[in-house]
Amino acid sequence: MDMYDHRPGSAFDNSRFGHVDASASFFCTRRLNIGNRRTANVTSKYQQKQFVCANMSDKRSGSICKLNGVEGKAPFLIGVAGGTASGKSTVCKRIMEKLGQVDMDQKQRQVVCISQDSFYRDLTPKEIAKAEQGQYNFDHPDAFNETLMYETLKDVLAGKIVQIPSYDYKHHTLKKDEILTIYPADVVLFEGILVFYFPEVRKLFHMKLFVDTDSDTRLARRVPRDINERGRDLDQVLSQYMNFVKPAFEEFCSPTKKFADVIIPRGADNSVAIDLIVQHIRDILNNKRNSEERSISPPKVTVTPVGSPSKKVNASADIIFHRPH
Ligand SMILES: Nc1ncnc2c1ncn2[C@@H]1O[C@H](COP(=O)(O)OP(=O)(O)O)[C@@H](O)[C@H]1O
Ligand SMILES: Nc1ccn([C@@H]2O[C@H](COP(=O)(O)O)[C@@H](O)[C@H]2O)c(=O)n1
Repeated sequence: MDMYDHRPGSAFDNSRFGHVDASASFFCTRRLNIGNRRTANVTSKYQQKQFVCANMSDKRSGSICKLNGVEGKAPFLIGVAGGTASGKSTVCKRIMEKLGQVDMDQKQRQVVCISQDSFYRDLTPKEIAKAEQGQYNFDHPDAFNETLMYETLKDVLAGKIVQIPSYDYKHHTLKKDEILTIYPADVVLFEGILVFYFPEVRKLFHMKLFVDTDSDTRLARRVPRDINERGRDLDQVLSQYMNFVKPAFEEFCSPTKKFADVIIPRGADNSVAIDLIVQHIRDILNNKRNSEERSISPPKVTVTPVGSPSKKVNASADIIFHRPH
């Protein structure tokens, strides 16, 4: 039985990478450390139109999946939604800090974070020109490549290494020369304004958090952030906010709060909520570890033949199952 009830993996849509120079194709082999406990040789392939290292088996047994014949773990996937500048990234950072994951090599991490912004669609030159004038709606669901998002998360759940571009807010493009490699981890956080909007994506999460910060605070944080970090001027930030960000929040993001398992008022300021979530994650990881250890050394099981219930076939068995009549 699948511990987290995932569906089997499927084909990968790479349409967003259609214009990557074919010379970017290469193969690499690296040693992969899975959850600090197992090490496997993984041959990864990254080429035009492809940024998932797909050279691994997708077959899974319980929460265990096979990586080139070596068993790896399916992660616990947590969705973190909330309005712009609500503190999603900061909450994820706090969770990672409290789980001791920040000052750690990427490959060793048991908890990793992926941003939904890496799944913005590529824009045409005309759309980029609109974006530069604050006239493109980045807060509408159509701005995202839903298929790619879904397939990438499926790969993450299948224990595969995935490679995703980081996002360049200054130029409204994906940084295809700055690819983030996400190694298999025990916990994967996926944060973004619309992570609960797409039903198929939403179903993949084991736990859903919604960071609920009031809109005045969010705007007060977004303005300096966009000016200082995202290369915008005040007029641009305010007109984009009034024309697109605020209406889209009300229409598409805010209604997804109802899907959350946990709502975090005040975001990263809410250390009580964050501590509870961290403790819950620890409990889940401990249970998962215990059940994996049990599955690695299964108890001896003996079937007592029907009609001879008193006859012990194996005297050293720890558990005896009786066949149903
Ligand atoms: N609790 C907080 N107190 C003060 N500033 C915060 C707090 N949480 C986030 N910020 C700041 O607000 C901005 C947006 O936060 P961030 O976590 O990036 O939000 P999101 O990921 O939801 O867009 C950042 O500049 C961040 O440093
Ligand atoms: N080129 C872009 C892409 C996105 N945005 C805005 O980013 C917001 C989502 O990121 P948060 O960290 O704030 O959650 C979203 O509201 C978009 O408007 C942008 O301005 N430019």
